[in-house]
Amino acid sequence: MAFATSALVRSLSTSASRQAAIKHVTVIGGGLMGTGITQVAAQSGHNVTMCDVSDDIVQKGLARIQDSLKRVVKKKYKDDPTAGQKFFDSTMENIRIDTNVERVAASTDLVIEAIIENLDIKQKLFSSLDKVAPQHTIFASNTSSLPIKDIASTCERQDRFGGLHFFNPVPVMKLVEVVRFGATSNETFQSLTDFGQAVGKTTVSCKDTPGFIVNRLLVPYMMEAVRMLERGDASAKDIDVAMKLGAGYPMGPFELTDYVGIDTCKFIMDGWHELDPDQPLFKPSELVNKLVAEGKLGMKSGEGFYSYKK
Ligand SMILES: CCCCCCCCCCCCCC(=O)CC(=O)SCCNC(=O)CCNC(=O)[C@H](O)C(C)(C)COP(=O)(O)OP(=O)(O)OC[C@H]1O[C@@H](n2cnc3c(N)ncnc32)[C@H](O)[C@@H]1OP(=O)(O)O
Ligand SMILES: NC(=O)C1=CN([C@@H]2O[C@H](COP(=O)(O)OP(=O)(O)OC[C@H]3O[C@@H](n4cnc5c(N)ncnc54)[C@H](O)[C@@H]3O)[C@@H](O)[C@H]2O)C=CC1
Repeated sequence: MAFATSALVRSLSTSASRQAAIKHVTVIGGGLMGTGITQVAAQSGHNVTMCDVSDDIVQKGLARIQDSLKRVVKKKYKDDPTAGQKFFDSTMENIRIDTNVERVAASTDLVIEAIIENLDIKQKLFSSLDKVAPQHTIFASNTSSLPIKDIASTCERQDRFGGLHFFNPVPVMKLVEVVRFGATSNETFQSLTDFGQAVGKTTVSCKDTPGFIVNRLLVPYMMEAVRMLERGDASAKDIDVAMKLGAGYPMGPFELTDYVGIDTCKFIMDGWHELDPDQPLFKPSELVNKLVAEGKLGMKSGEGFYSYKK
């Protein structure tokens, strides 16, 4: 009994110390994903600082969070607007914005990186943060397609590095993939899993394998869709309608590409082509390249495969 009690106390205090460990979260990137991750972390009581490269971007990100949070409140508190307002205010009070990532990371428990899908830029960012962040701070990347091992390669803290892959729109999508590579410690993996669950998501674990679970299956499907369009087999609209009504997907592949961001999709496609240059499915798509060159990045720019201009 004495053993059982002390084991229980030890297990409670271990889990309490793990929870206590992640109080302050730094989210780097105030775009589509960074804003969503900031929101769900703040909603679940974490203090969050969202960083990006300019004041204008973080301000716009904050406005996006407010819009999304209003939708959450409307749904969750439809019968109790007073409690809804309280939830809204307390969530927003948990959020800070900044443009100096090094200063913010110098006193944080968890860094979640959600910047553009470019290995060099992610490596440079983590390399500089590794020098200023406290010993205990865990680093995580929200990359869609890059190996966590490669992103972590410029850091000393290999054991405190992992992947936390959220899905878009973060406040709605219920999954987080927790990714560990060879050096990720059990404690780090557990802390990341606990954090994913603390923000209200179902977690799945995955090794550091290309595309993790979801994108390993989703990316080839999306690429096959653009090949169909390029061959002239069917229109974007008809492919989208077919996949929604015939396969029960909430969005067709072109709607989803516009929603994700065509620039992000191009980064993913180019990266996979580099990894496997002989695979015809991953060859660069002239259509995708043309849209990106024209600044047609999907919903976020007002036009992509479809137009969103009012
Ligand atoms: C073809 C070219 C190929 C090029 C190469 C391809 C490369 C591969 C790219 C792969 C990209 C991978 C990216 C990644 O790493 C992983 C991802 O995130 S993949 C994306 C996953 N997401 C989806 O699949 C989304 C699918 N869509 C949906 O689930 C719905 O359409 C959506 C929820 C977005 C909207 O639903 P809809 O019914 O259409 O609209 P409503 O506006 O009514 O919303 C429904 C419901 O949800 C609430 N809500 C929606 N958005 C938000 C938000 N941002 N914040 C808060 N709440 C939101 C809304 O209020 C509604 O609530 P109700 O209670 O139902 O009213
Ligand atoms: N868009 C999507 O559906 C999903 C994207 N992801 C991944 O999340 C990451 C971010 O994607 P999005 O939010 O869609 O991109 P986004 O383009 O909306 O936002 C990226 C933000 O990063 C900022 N940024 C770039 N370099 C920076 C730096 N050095 N320091 C600070 N901020 C910097 C940009 O200013 C921009 O605001 C990518 O790795 C992407 O692959 C993961 C899941 C889904």
